[in-house]
Amino acid sequence: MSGPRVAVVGAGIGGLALAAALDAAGTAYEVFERADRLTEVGAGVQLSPNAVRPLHRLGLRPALDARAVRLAAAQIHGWSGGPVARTELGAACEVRFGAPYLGMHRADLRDALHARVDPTRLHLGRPLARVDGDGEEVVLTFADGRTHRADVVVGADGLRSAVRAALVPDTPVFSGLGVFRGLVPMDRLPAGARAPVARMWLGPGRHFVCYPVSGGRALAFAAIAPLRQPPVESWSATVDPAELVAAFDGWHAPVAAVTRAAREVRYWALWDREPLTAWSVGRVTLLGDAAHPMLPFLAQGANQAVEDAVELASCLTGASRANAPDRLLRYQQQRMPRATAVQSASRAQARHMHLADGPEQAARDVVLRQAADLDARAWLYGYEPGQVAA
Ligand SMILES: Cc1cc2nc3c(=O)[nH]c(=O)nc-3n(C[C@H](O)[C@H](O)[C@H](O)COP(=O)(O)OP(=O)(O)OC[C@H]3O[C@@H](n4cnc5c(N)ncnc54)[C@H](O)[C@@H]3O)c2cc1C
Repeated sequence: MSGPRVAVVGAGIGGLALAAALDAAGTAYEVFERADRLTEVGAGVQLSPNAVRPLHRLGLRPALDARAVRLAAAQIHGWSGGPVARTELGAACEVRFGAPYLGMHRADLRDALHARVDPTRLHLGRPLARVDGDGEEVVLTFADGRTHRADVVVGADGLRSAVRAALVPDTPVFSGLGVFRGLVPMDRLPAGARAPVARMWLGPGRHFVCYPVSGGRALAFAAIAPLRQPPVESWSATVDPAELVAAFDGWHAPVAAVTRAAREVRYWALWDREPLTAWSVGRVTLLGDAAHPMLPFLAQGANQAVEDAVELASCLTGASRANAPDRLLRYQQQRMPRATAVQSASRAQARHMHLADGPEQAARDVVLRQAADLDARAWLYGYEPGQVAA
C-alpha cells in the first residue's frame, strides 16, 4: 500500500466500492463506519451497465453472476394498464454496453463489495463527529473521542453526511414524495409477473414498480404523494403492509396482487439537496449521496456512487501526499458535471412519473417512449469512469 493515506467515512455502497477500488490499486486506506455491523434496511437495487462494467473489473463478476437477476426488459404501463414504453435490457443491451442490467438485493451487493475489502482496514462502530485540517493533514474525531490522521478524507457517509456538513452549511430538503418498499416472494407473484422484467405502472400522482432481485424475491416499489409527514428523527420506518395495499386500492389487478403479497414493507420520505458547486476542498472530498443525493426514479443513486468510487480511486493512483489535493480537484472536474446531469434527470423523471390526470400525460408518454430507446440511454449506460490519465 502506498501514496496518500486515505480515510473513507461510511461503508455503504459508495464507501465499500471506493475501498475495493483503492485496495485493487494498492492505495493505503482505512474505512470508518458508524454502525456496529453492516446491515441493510433497503431492499432492491437496479445496477445498470455503467456500474456493472467497473464492478466486473473490481472482481465482482462471479458474485454478481451468482446472486443478481439479469433483467430482460423494463416495461412501462399507463393508468389504463396499456403499454406505454419498453426498453430491451437483455442481450441487445449487454452486447451494446458490455455488461448486463441487473436486479439485486442490496444486502447481496453490499456483501459482494465487503468481500473485496481488507477486513483489517474496516472499522465499525466509529461515528464521525468532527473534521479538522491544517492543509498538511486532516484529523477525524469520532463520537467516542478517538482520532485518526489522514492525507485525504472522503465523505461517503450518505444523505446526512457529517463530512459534507464540515464543508457546506446546507441541509437536505423534503422532496414532497414518499415511497414504499417491500419484498415479495416470487412464488406469490401472479404467473404472468414472474418474468425477469422491471414493470412500472403510472397513475395520477403515483407510480408502482416491481422487479426481481436476488434470492427468489421481487422488489415492490411504490412512490406516492406522502401519506404521512416526513419523520423528524428518522427518514424511514417499517409500516403495516396494509398501508401499501390501501394506497394502491383500485389499481390494475397485477398491482393489487403484488401489494397484497408484499412483506417487510418500509416507508421512506424522500429528501433532496441542490447540486454543489464544489465537492473537493483541500484534502477533503465527497462521494455518492454525500456529494449528490438523487431521487430514486432513474435508479441511478448507487450506480453513480460506484462511478464516483472508480473515478476517485483512479485519480488517487500514483498520487503523492503533496499532490493529493490536486488529484481531488481532478476527481471533481471529472465527476461533477456527470453527477449533476444525472441528478437533474432524476428530478425530471420524478415530475414525469407523478403528473396529475390530464392532457400532459399523453405528452409525457411520448417522452417516455423516446427515452426508452437504447440509443437514448447511451449517455447513461455507455459512460466510462476511471479513464483519467495519471
Ligand atoms: C427508496 C430508494 C430506492 C432506491 N433505488 C435505487 C436503485 O434502484 N438503483 C440505484 O442505483 N440507487 C437507488 N437508490 C439510491 C441508493 O440507495 C443510494 O444512492 C446509494 O445507496 C448511495 O450510497 P452511499 O454509499 O453514497 O450512501 P449510503 O448507502 O447511505 O451509505 C452511507 C454510509 O455512511 C454511514 N454513515 C453515515 N453517517 C456516518 C458518520 N457520521 N460516521 C460514519 N459513518 C456514517 C452510514 O451508516 C452508511 O453505512 C434508491 C434510494 C432510495 C431512497
